[in-house]
Amino acid sequence: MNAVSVEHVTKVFNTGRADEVTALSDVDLHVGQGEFVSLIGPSGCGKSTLLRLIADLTPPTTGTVTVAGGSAGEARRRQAYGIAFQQAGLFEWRTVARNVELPLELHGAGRAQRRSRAREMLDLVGLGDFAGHYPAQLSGGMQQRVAIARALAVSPPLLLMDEPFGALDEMTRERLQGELLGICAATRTSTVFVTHSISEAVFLSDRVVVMSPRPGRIVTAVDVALPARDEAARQSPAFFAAITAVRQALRGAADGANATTVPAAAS
Ligand SMILES: Nc1ncnc2c1ncn2[C@@H]1O[C@H](COP(=O)(O)OP(=O)(O)OP(=O)(O)O)[C@@H](O)[C@H]1O
Repeated sequence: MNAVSVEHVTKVFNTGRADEVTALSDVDLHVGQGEFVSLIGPSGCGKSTLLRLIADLTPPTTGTVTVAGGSAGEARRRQAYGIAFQQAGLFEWRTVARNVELPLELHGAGRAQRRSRAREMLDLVGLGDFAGHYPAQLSGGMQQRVAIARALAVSPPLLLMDEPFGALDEMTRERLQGELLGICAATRTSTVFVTHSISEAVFLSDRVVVMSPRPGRIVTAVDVALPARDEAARQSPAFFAAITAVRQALRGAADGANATTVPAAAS
């Protein structure tokens, strides 16, 4: 059973109005259990929309979205996934720790368990000393790390992440990339990850899915086979080869020539 199956999905906003926008056109995406898939493509090509469809935050116009064998709505109600989006989306009136505890509360975890898990997750993202602070007292990047801690708190089988590291400095970003991979590998979490960074997509992913300019279509998928995901991997020939493949696919998509020159991967 796939973690995510998106089949023949089209998404049109503002149907029938002057400002009608076709954000996605006939998109198919399958994410296997434990697979890490990145979505990459030009601004406005529908990456966030695709993630929001999987999260059941917006319905498809046509086509179907299946998450863990059920509908996207069922998965949302069961909290079968964790989300970390571009905007941290923290509750301003809750402390950092109580923000991280929120999904645990919704899962019915007891107070002591919530506290220790929140502490563990905040240590992981380097914010152990800020548990009692309020979001407004943190920088944008720190708020984003709280959102990541919150997304990971219940060890969800599926993670949906929309540029979660975009606001972070390069060193923090690389450290959290490593942490995220470690968590995903240890827990066999499946991940759909949106990024604008080719190198980030390649370092993190089993597969990088390249989308065309709007209306977003999946142009191709580049399989990334790195021997390991460590610092040495960032210097390896396989890493640079995958970066080149993704870059060429993006260029081809932008030129509108890609659909015929780069075959779409089967998945
Ligand atoms: N709620 C909405 N109502 C109307 N149009 C929308 C809505 N959400 C997204 N769109 C449009 O759908 C298209 C795709 O937007 P989306 O945010 O998914 O792109 P993206 O690839 O994530 O962009 P970026 O890389 O800039 O974040 C854009 O043209 C956008 O204006």
